[in-house]
Amino acid sequence: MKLELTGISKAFGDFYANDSIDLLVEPGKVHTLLGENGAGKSTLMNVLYGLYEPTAGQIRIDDSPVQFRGPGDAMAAGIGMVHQHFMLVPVFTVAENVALGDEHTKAGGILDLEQTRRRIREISDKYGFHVDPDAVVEDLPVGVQQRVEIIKALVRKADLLILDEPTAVLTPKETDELMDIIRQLKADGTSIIFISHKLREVKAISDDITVIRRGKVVGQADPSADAMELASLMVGRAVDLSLGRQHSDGTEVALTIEDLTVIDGLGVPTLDHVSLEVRKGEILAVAGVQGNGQTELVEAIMGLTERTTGSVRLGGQELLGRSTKEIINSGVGYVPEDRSTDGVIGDFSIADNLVLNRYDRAPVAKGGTLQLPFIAENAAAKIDEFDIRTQSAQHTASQLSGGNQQKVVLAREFSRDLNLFIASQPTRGVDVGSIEFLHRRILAERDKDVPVIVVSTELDEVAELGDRIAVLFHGRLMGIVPGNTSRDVLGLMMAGSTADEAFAEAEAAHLNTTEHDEPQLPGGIA
Ligand SMILES: Nc1ncnc2c1ncn2[C@@H]1O[C@H](COP(=O)(O)OP(=O)(O)OP(=O)(O)O)[C@@H](O)[C@H]1O
Repeated sequence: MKLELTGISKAFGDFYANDSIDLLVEPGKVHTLLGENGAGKSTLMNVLYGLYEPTAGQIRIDDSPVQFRGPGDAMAAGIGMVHQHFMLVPVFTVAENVALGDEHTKAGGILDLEQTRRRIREISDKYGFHVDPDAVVEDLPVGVQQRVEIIKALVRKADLLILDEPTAVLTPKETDELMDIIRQLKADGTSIIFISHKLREVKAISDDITVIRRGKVVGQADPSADAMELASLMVGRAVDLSLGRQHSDGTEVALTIEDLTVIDGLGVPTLDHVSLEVRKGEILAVAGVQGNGQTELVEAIMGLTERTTGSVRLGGQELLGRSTKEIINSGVGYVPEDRSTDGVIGDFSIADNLVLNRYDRAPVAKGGTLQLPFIAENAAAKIDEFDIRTQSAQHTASQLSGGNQQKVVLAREFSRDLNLFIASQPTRGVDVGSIEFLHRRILAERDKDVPVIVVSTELDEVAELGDRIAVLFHGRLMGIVPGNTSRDVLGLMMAGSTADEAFAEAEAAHLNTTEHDEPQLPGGIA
């Protein structure tokens, strides 16, 4: 499919999220949209997918003008979209999900699941998807759920696929597999619009790159351009990609975790007798492939897990058994993994979201009354400091772009004195300019002597921030190693070797055991 957008504008009130955008996607090419948080990428894709009516402009497919009144029209024209948050019904099977809403699979008004199963098998075999049509979606790993979304589009004969930050939730292995899938789709003539903040992937997979800033196209970039160049094109200024920081040994022990164990509903330990310490003024980075106990570790500390045993002592006080609210009130800042469900309340204003962690205390409330002037002043200051892209503090959090929601969470959590700061995937979906800023903020917290735990699936982030690095595998702690430990050693530990074994294996294979001192690019953008 040849897709041409000319002069596309989309206004919300008097704010233009897209301002006269031109875009040409050639058949069988991967066209990447690059732009900072809030630049207008998702808005443009929602226009293309018929979810928003454009304020102005034209869409042409194979040189003919088209108008979409809804996603049904876009799909009928051959456009498929894989959203950041999957649109699947978790308790349905793959075949049921794929058949839903697809007119072709109806026979006499009844869903023809047999035909759908056959189509899924054909597509799955063709692209090596390894998707079982009868598997229940909620039992599938994220990467496989994403393939179900791609199958859904292909069954509907999409020949242009929109992939909006498809790798944000994938493991490195799943990301590699997705890259292979994209290459195969492309070889088959499918056009792809790809959105990602990870410049490494963008460089590897793109044929063309269009850069958008504040709703406008600011230029085309060459995929062979170096990451620094792409980063500065995107944010409109030079990005200083290295923190140039010193590692810290911390001071006294602040957090002591002993034998922490979480048992899931099936009686299986998802966190298995983990013991560790975090000192004041150090960042403990927790590395591991997603699903190896990192979420449980953090949620157990925050009082969010059931069937939890062991001990979590902060400054000598036991946290286990206390409510999450009590834990937050004891000075723990928390950035949850899933910002849209656990980090912000979508229907609340940005201003209210910025005080959620202290809504019942001075200065936010006095004598049971919310102090509206304070809430407004606080919002103005945080929006400025964290460069949260919005037209008004009274807009709801759900009106913000994904990366800007994440900035709201961090701004809120940094707005009081902390005894412990815990962040899960703090820069997921965040653009490089903001990663630079957020990493500096986390480091500044450490330098105020706060103990910090950062959980990240991005090895670049772990290496960038960690004074020490803990690696979890199948819920067990494989060891804690110094912050300059090489990715080779970390990779071995993430696959189940203990620290000693990993160092020995790396040495025997003549691999590096420590990183060189060259600056690392944050957030996997090397
Ligand atoms: N429904 C809406 N009402 C008002 N403003 C909106 C609405 N949807 C998006 N916006 C604004 O439009 C701008 C563009 O948002 P969009 O989600 O397109 O950005 P993005 O480039 O996809 O960002 P990210 O990389 O963070 O996902 C943002 O400033 C956002 O706040």
